[in-house]
Amino acid sequence: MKIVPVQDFDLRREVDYGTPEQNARAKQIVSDVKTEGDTALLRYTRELDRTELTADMLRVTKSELDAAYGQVEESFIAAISSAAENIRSFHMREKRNSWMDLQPDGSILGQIIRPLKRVGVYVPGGKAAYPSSVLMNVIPAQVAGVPEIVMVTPPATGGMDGINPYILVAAAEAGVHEIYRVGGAQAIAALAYGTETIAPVDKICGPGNIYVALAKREVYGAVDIDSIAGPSEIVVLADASADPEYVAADLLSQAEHDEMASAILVTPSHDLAERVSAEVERQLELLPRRDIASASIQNYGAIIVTESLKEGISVVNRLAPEHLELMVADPMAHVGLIENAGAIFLGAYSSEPVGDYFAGPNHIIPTNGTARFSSPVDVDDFIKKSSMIYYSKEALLKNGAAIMELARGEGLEAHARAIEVRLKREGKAGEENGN
Ligand SMILES: NC(=O)c1ccc[n+]([C@@H]2O[C@H](COP(=O)([O-])OP(=O)(O)OC[C@H]3O[C@@H](n4cnc5c(N)ncnc54)[C@H](O)[C@@H]3O)[C@@H](O)[C@H]2O)c1
Ligand SMILES: N[C@H](CO)Cc1c[nH]c[nH+]1
Ligand SMILES: [Zn+2]
Repeated sequence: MKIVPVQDFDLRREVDYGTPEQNARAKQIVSDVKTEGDTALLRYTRELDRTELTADMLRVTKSELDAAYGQVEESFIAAISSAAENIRSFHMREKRNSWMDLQPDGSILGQIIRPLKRVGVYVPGGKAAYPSSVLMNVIPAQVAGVPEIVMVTPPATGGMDGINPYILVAAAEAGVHEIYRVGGAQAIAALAYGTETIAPVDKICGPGNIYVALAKREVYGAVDIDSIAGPSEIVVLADASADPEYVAADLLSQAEHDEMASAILVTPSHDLAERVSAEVERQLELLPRRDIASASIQNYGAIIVTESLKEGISVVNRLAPEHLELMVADPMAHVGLIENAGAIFLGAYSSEPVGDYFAGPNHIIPTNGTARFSSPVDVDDFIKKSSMIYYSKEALLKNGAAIMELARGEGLEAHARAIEVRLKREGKAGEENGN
């Protein structure tokens, strides 16, 4: 793994959303599905997922869901239900309630919170299948009270007729019944614009590869999206107290996701840098997915050596990583200095996969520097808010003049008159206007 002094590392601030070719490809797929519906959806599924489907095969049937249980171990079902319990209890803490505030003049101001009606969740399934992403998408939506949750996942990853049984069991355990075997940019377009088979949704959530991320960006506006949660990232900020074997293992845990995943160590310790570099090479050899992991380490991996831990923290804040591990002697003393990171893992035992699968916080987290301005998926992603204003007569009489003043200041006479007509009726317009 390459070791670079901090001054030689490119810490640009711009967010890099794929190559021009990848952008053009995602745009084309989205546009074709928007205009051609199922025809384009099936064509791209054939071409990209090497799966020949007809429209009536797109939706996963109840008997396929039931049969998936026969293909997974009891221990997997037990593990997924424990994880679901932790994820649910974490997300219950995020739930908001509508509120109303009664003012002394009899007015009532408030906010009405409602769940979105129909949301689409993307579960990745290209290079690996992600049953854990089923839970991370679906549980917050359920906690928010979303009545229609529709799931899409590509058919490429082996198992039952091309749908991975672990994903199906996770979906069944989570209580999702509307599932389509489509993935990539074509699935995102189908959810956004609808096809003959798939009804459009209000919002699309979920992680995916660069094509999924770019397609979500493309359809944003027609529907809402959670964030750009693209290829995984990890930054480990470590001092000389860190264990190189742990650091290397955690870097590789994210590198194995994707050739475009990134794994970076930031450290002021030259000795740790050398030892982690050697350890990464050693552990890489033992990984079943070493082709993917070594491409990721080669292209997007680095060990950045800083002058001090303080400088390391400023590098982390520039990178704004999806996941940050603080492997320093006193992590709690440093956590308050981290301004930009999607999820922060503190200390030697908070290995990143603890968060990927089990602890409870969401693993769908902004990537590519976007943690600077966006957040992990949570219950707020699945609600909308309406402001509520009940103004009493007393309040309007008291504040009418000020409202008219502001309206006339903007040159909007009709706005002012909408107030004035009421004040006049109450015999207050002249007084309030000072006429
Ligand atoms: N940030 C997060 O929160 C988070 C969480 C989990 C996973 N991830 C990331 O999700 C990604 C999963 O990727 P994946 O590929 O395994 O599954 P995926 O489901 O995201 O993508 C597979 C689909 O990509 C499309 N595709 C593949 N090559 C293409 C090409 N050349 N042109 C157009 N479309 C193409 C195909 O339609 C295929 O179905 C990884 O990058 C992983 O790091 C991120
Ligand atoms: N690390 C991924 C988020 O970037 C989430 C995940 C799912 N399964 C394993 N890992
Ligand atoms: Zn992971």
